[in-house]
Amino acid sequence: KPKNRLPPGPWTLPIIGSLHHLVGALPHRTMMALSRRYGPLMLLRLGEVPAVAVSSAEAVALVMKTNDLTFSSRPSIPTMDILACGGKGIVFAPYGEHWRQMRKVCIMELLSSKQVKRMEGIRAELVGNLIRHIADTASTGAAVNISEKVTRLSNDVVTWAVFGSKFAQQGEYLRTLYDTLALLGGFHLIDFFPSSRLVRWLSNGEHNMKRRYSRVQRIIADIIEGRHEAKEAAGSGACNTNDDDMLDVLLRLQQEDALAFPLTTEIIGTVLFDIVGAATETTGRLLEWVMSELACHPEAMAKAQLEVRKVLGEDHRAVITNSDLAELHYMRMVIKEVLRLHPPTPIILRMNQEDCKIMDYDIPKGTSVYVNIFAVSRDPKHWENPEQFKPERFENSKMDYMGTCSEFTPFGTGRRRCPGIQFSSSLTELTLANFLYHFDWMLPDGATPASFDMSEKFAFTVSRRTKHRKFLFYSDETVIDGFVPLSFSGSWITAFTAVAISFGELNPSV
Ligand code: HEM
Repeated sequence: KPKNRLPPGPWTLPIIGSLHHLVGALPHRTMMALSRRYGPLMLLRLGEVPAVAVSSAEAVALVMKTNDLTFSSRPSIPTMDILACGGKGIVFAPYGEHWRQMRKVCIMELLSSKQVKRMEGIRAELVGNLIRHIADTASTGAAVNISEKVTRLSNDVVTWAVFGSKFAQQGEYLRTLYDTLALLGGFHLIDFFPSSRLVRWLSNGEHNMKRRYSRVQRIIADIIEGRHEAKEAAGSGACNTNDDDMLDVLLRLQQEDALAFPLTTEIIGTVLFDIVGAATETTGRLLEWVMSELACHPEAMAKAQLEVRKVLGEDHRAVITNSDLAELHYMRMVIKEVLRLHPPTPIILRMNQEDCKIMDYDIPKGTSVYVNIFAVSRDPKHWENPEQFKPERFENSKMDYMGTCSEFTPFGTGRRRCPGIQFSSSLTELTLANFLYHFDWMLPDGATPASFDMSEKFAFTVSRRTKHRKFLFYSDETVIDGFVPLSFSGSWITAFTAVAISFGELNPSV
């Protein structure tokens, strides 16, 4: 058999391979720097695990579109396999019949347009509570931690969609989920030496993950039991499928026995864990980055505010809803630009189920594929001044984030593209429109955009590293480009009020 022609890669050391290039650094940035030297397909040896990093739009198109089926599985990584729960969920499940069925349930039932629409009133209520809270805090002059607020908002919206309005175990569930995700984003030796009994014996990564994940599953099992009891107590006449949350939908499918396999409580728990995990962190991080970039770019902030205030007018009701947002083109460009510069999940994990040839290189079956969408959306070949925040680059451009353009895939593309795009963008747009409409956001006295620390922290998703940094968000009578500041007399909210905000440590507990 002729020898495989493997992609080039950085120099390796015995046993650890290329690990020394990546440990301790931000992997998406290190891989981007390395790929600029070694090419868009780069071979990495992560301990004993062969991996290929994909870092250009052309390579993304070949891997995730032309050869989508071949690369539509997820790699087997010991700590991640615990969350995959033998492939019972969706996010970490290998490609196959089970994944196909669960994906169909996700798209047709759990994250359908009907479900997103059902959530409209709930989103407006929770965003309204947040706006009221910021206004109240503003009136006392105290600080608002914007990172925590947007994370909590995202948690509340997602858990409401999944489990209904506040449930008793919400705090414990979210704490355990965040602990589990933090562990997933950490470095575990066993993930790089999966065949070594010694490493397995020495490493506590798997043990810790199992402990946390079984706690998550126990909490979900309790919730499900409680739901069964509540339904029995209410009797069958109380059914109203229009109000069904995602758990109700899955329990209905379980009862109908509608799938090709029995929908066990364990499967339901795994799928719901996947959805909450995939939804909360990502949407919260995106909102945090949007506010950070706008704080650094007052001209973009002013332009976005001007648009939302012009479109919605002065006498608009207190909480803006999704149906008011159709004309907010600049705001959407801001969101796109933030997704380009800060994709919440900068690396997408895939695995090829068959041997494959890409760009004349052989990719042997079972290779872990790291699609570095961060590097792709900062590639100077496709983006002018790629490091610059410039929402206007999307003006008159048809480019969206639905996966059609390989140079911009913050939600992935192909068979495994994110099924939560609509869910996420409706919350992001609604929150941002309300933030921009009701308040002026500025840096505190003395601080300049240049001194704002935008450094990153990688842990499953990418967040801002800086903790407990305070920013001012205060009243300003300035007329922005001919726009008369709004007067909210008689309303429960006062626009342009003095508020101190910070971007800081997250506390997902409720
Ligand atoms: C800013 C928000 C979000 C971003 C940037 C994001 C990004 C992603 C990415 C990059 C993937 C992998 C796609 C691939 O392999 O090609 C993914 C998968 C997934 N996302 Fe999202 N996501 C977001 C929000 C959500 C929300 C709100 C939900 C659910 C309510 C969700 C549910 C999922 C699920 C279930 C998968 C796994 C799909 C599969 O493996 O078949 N995501 N997401």
